[in-house]
Amino acid sequence: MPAILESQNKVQKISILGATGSIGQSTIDVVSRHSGQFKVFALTANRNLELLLAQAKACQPEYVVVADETCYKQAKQLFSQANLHCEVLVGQEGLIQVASATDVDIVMAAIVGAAGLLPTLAAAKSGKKVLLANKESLVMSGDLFIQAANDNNAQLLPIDSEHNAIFQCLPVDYKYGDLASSGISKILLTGSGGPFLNTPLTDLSSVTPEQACAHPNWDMGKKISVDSATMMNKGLEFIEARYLFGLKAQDIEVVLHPQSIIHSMVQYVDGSVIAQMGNPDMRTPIAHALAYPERIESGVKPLDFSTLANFSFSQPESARFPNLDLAIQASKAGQYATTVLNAANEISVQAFLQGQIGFTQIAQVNQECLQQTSSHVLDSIDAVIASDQAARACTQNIIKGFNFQSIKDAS
Ligand SMILES: NC(=O)C1=CN([C@@H]2O[C@H](COP(=O)(O)OP(=O)(O)OC[C@H]3O[C@@H](n4cnc5c(N)ncnc54)[C@H](OP(=O)(O)O)[C@@H]3O)[C@@H](O)[C@H]2O)C=CC1
Ligand SMILES: CC(=O)[C@@H](O)[C@H](O)COP(=O)(O)O
Ligand SMILES: [Mn+2]
Repeated sequence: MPAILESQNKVQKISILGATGSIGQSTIDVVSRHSGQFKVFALTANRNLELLLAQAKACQPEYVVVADETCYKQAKQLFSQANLHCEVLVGQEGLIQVASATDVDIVMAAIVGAAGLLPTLAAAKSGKKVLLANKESLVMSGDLFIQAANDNNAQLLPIDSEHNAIFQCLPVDYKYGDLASSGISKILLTGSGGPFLNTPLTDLSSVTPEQACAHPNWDMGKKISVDSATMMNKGLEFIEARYLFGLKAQDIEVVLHPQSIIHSMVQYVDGSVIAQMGNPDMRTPIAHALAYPERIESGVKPLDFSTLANFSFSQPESARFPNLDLAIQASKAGQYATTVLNAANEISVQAFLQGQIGFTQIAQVNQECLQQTSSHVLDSIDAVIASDQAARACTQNIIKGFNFQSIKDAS
């Protein structure tokens, strides 16, 4: 058999980082539909050992990774009781090991937040096919990350639905950062506006975490759900798109599309607009990236145009979504600002979910942290991590100064 066909037929081994999360579970679903094509090498969780055990029973990985020594002891016991013989690894070292192991072909990077940076980068540095869901790693380390992927011939495929859509709408010979040669005039980044698109502005300060996490179209983890509600998610995606496709800030327009059927569009100079559409189900971009450049079945219901409601489009209001403007400003300011904003936002979203601050204070805290940070150069991953840590400490201090309880009591 010619070598090229042999390599196409080889079963590809995949490490799923963040397997117990929303993207991780959807990935396992798609991979399980194609067991002749993909084999799970490793599954990782933070602390959800019960789900990890169930997934390991179904996928029979060679490795699992858990948060720390306590989880390690519990996992060892659970796995041996279940007669599962996979090796249990721990923490960042374990994550990096399964992301860069020689046997691994594909890494699904689906840990949430900055915790995903080093394992995702390790996959890129090891020249893997990297399926990138963890947008925060690009937001923090954009140029360094893209450079590492290029230097090591890693194949970076976007999982974020908008970026996967843009990737599908770009010409196959698109040259990084060169819109003009492909006759592209603009990238239209769509966003739903989240659960509070039509909520009176005066009610936003008292919305609850439960309401903020109830996304109208997508079933996602809590952090990204809150980000969708503040539109910080679209801000992070604006930054992610710039690094993934080499775009200038003015190349991107954010368009509200509350139905989440169009996942983003590319506008060409001749007036054509190419859109990627589908039901809002992450198994589509996951299947697309897993099999790229081929197509495989994903389990997603086909779009039924006879039942689709109207499509609508509008511009996001700054007063409703201050986090979106903050992220665009940070993107223009540079890598230090996007790293600081990402860290501040992780802390402020967590504080909101824990009832320490109100919904509208998320953006206030983020803005305050950016204002307290002076411009600095991030020319190494160590510098990125130091900047992330400093911004987290700064944000914690800002939150201590807020008195949310008195605001709640007064209302
Ligand atoms: N959900 C979606 O539809 C989309 C998600 N994304 C991006 O994908 C990523 C994952 O999102 P989502 O699946 O929704 O998130 P979830 O919160 O559902 O899942 C997060 C996963 O990461 C693990 N995890 C959390 N903290 C750590 C840590 N400190 N170290 C190691 N592992 C950790 C969790 O483990 P445990 O379960 O044990 O806590 C879980 O497996 C995010 O970056 C998000 O922005 C992008 C587009 C769409
Ligand atoms: C599924 C996905 O990619 C999410 O990032 C989604 O985009 C969230 O919806 P919003 O458009 O409301 O941010
Ligand atoms: Mn998205």
